[in-house]
Amino acid sequence: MSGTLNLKDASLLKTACYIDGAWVGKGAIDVTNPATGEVIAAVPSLGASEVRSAIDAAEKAFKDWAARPAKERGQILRRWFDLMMEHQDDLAVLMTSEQGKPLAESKGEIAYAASFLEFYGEEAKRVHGAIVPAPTNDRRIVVLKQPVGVVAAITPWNFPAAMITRKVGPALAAGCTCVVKPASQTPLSALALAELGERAGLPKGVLNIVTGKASEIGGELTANAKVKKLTFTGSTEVGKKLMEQSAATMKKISLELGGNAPFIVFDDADVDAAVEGAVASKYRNTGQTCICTNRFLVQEGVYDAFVEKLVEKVGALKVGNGLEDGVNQGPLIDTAAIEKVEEHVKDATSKGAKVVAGGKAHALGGTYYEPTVISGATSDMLVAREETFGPVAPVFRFSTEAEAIRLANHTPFGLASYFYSRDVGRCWRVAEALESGLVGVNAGLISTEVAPFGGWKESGIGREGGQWGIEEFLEVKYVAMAGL
Ligand SMILES: NC(=O)C1=CN([C@@H]2O[C@H](COP(=O)(O)OP(=O)(O)OC[C@H]3O[C@@H](n4cnc5c(N)ncnc54)[C@H](OP(=O)(O)O)[C@@H]3O)[C@@H](O)[C@H]2O)C=CC1
Ligand SMILES: O=C(O)CCCC(=O)O
Repeated sequence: MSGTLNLKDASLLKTACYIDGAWVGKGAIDVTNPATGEVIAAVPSLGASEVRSAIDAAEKAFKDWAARPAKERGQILRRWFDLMMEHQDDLAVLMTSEQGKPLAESKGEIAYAASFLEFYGEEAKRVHGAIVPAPTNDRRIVVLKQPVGVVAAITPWNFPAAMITRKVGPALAAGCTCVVKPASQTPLSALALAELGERAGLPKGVLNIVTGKASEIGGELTANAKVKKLTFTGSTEVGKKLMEQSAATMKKISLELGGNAPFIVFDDADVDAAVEGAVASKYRNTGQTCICTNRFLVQEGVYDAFVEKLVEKVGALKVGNGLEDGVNQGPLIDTAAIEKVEEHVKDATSKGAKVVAGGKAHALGGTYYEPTVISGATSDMLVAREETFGPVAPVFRFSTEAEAIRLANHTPFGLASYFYSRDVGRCWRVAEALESGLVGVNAGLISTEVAPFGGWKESGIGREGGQWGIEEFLEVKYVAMAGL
């Protein structure tokens, strides 16, 4: 298989699961390249009992791992970061082959994913407690921070590496151990990460990767009382279900769910800069990220200019197999994804919107879809309410700042928002008025390992990244030292 993928280090193509430091199970679930439809590998379909053994291994490894000095845990994470960067090219080929994103984006994601290991390797040393002034002189109030224990992580296919390291990096840095269930469509990146983690010196049981039927694995991970924390990125529907399932054992939870990101362009914006930000925010990963713009809200004075310039830029995007040179947009992940995109475009045009770029399946066939722009979008359309998760840019028109804010916030979701304006007063006002966890002001790409990432409203609970990300894996303990 690695022959087909032409990896420099063939041992990065792993097709077994990783439990307690051993590679277990045989190929049962096909992994398909969405660019070609070709099966590139098969991974095991583990059941509840194997997941239980992974949880047991993580629990057994927890005591020693948590007891290691933070500096030592940090050094292992740092070595893991170095190995990821050393193998960036191979990891990117694996990712593009199972996920479809252009190779340059995959390389970017590997560097982004590795940055969480680097950052949290350093942050491990900064898990500070506190000594609080006590109300009487005979005692001291001490606040300790300790790892929560075994962590279950369930991750999606759109960022096959970064969604794992963004969880596992801080969890391991804090002293927790992990059982990870990657998406069935993109398990190869996860398994390659485990191989590199082992080479970096992770002791057995500290990191475990299981693949198989989602409901069965998810059922065990949420029901098992040994798991103290669940961290999930994926659809809102599954996130809510996992939250419900985790209630019985009162697990700590972090959920990073769907969004419906608005991108507002005010009359005073630099329209060229806005168009550049729009393309980056909308068409990255073929529109399949939870922070991709879902709705462009453009003020009437620059509406026509924005649409015209956007159409021109979008027309220059090259669609194709992500492994080929110069490709900007790969295929969608699967047929269900392209069907959703088609439904949204059909619904919008049936309600009066006009397709001004793309608007149909791409001539390459399969799950390729043309980069699309729709003008005249209105709030009764599906594109206004639902996450399209595809390369479609619906452009809505508004007249006042108050109307833009109302439209932007008119959604149960609150993950990312973007806006372009050159008025500093407006920049502060609007940034503060938007109901979302992330706001890009004159910027369409804002993800970084040092900042908090997470949603308001139904977009989720908790934060990943920066100093906030590690808190999710720590318990706070108040120790009253009395009789002094
Ligand atoms: N917020 C985000 O970043 C993402 C949002 N989405 C949104 O969700 C839509 C559907 O995408 P989809 O991939 O189906 O997202 P899901 O939420 O279904 O998948 C995300 C992860 O959850 C797992 N999963 C699915 N069902 C269960 C379950 N019952 N118990 C435990 N784990 C489960 C999946 O496993 P398996 O792969 O084995 O099914 C995968 O590992 C997309 O079109 C998009 O709108 C999707 C991905 C990421
Ligand atoms: O789509 C997601 O689930 C993750 C967002 C990617 C990013 O961190 O930019």
